[in-house]
Amino acid sequence: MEQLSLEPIKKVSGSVTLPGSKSLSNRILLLAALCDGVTEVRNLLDSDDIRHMLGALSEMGVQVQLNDDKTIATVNGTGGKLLTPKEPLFLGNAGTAFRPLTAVLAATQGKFTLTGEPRMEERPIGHLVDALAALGADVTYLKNAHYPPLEIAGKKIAGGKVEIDGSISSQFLTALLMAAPLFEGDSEIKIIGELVSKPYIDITLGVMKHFGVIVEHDNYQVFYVKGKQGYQSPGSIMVEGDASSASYFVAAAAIAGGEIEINGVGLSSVQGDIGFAKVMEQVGAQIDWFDEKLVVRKGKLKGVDIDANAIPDAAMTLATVALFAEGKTAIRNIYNWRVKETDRLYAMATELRKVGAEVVEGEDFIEVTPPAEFKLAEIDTYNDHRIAMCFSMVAVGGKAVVINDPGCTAKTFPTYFEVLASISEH
Ligand SMILES: O=C(O)C1=C[C@@H](OP(=O)(O)O)[C@@H](O)[C@H](O)C1
Ligand SMILES: C=C(OP(=O)(O)O)C(=O)O
Repeated sequence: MEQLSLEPIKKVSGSVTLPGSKSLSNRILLLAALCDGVTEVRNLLDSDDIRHMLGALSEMGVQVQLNDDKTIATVNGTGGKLLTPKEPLFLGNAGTAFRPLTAVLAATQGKFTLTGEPRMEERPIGHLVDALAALGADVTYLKNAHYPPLEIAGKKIAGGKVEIDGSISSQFLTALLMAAPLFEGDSEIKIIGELVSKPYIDITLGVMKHFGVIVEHDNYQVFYVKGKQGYQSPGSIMVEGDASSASYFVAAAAIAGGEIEINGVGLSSVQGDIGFAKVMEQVGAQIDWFDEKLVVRKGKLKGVDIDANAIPDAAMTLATVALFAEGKTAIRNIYNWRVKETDRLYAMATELRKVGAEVVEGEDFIEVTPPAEFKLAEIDTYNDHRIAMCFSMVAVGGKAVVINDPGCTAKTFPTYFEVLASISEH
């Protein structure tokens, strides 16, 4: 196994330009493939999750040209006509590929098998499949009920009234919303259970709007989508920087200072994870806000007690910021950390304890009190990009740390450790 030894960092300063947002990249690629006409996608993320979406689209006959550094894609829309792939579609551990493709392919003529990495087979999809089945879709579990892999016999879906459970993942609603314009008739989608990760629904509605589809809703409880609407190409579309990836640099500047300029997200961001910067202001970071840029400086950091349901990905970064904040930090209402790349509540608690922190792992929360004394630790990363990136904060805080399997950042941020090195002074 590869290991990365990070030496204590004294100061971080300079400027970083964020890679494109994962959530936006995969939504945009899918709708660009479904619409009529050609779409140029700029600042596309080049990472494993996006490669899986691109690979699947290509297997289904969608023509996509990428520029040399794979950040500009020219997508030839198919008007919704996809080919039956010769091989199963392998989607790695990319929730933003697996869930939306499940719903869209259920409403597309053809036969499709969707598979992924072993962990994907442990990530639930039952709430989405239940809703699709209630609409008459033909989706079969190939191994365990409620989990991938899936076989889909795509067919015409009439639409109508349907309920979907929103309490485990917002990606199920996102998937259904993106598929609904392809149905024969209008849909009325009612949420049951408390909808989690709500800001991701705004990302979905925003991208659908760019592609010509307006969704009405009653306070995120009932969504109304007209059927038989083709998506329309916006011609050209720019992917804003990844707000979850921004969290590591916001945190690094807040912990270590100098000053970091983070380009690609700011006041105008459509991503909920920009809210992490607001949380960091509460923690004590000094932040100047611009439309598409943040400038962050060190502050005196103190623990906070927050409900992080709206920012599940960026909130992981707070768990390692907590190592350098005064007092206890509590991150609440994050049950679904347990069903992501790994059981993130267990994994974060285990690895934080290795560096000496005092941790309470609740069913849906984590409390972190900084170490009385830091211990040199080898951090296991559980094939979870965010654990690898979060624990680089230990070095940012001036303590050496070893990151096991640092290459797992390839899921969303292949160059993360190089970018961190470029702003670090030892
Ligand atoms: O829709 C999206 O782009 C995402 C939604 C969130 O998942 P959940 O809705 O499962 O919390 C988030 O954790 C994931 O990284 C991306
Ligand atoms: C939960 C994540 O990914 P996915 O899109 O696979 O759900 C993540 O990136 O933190």
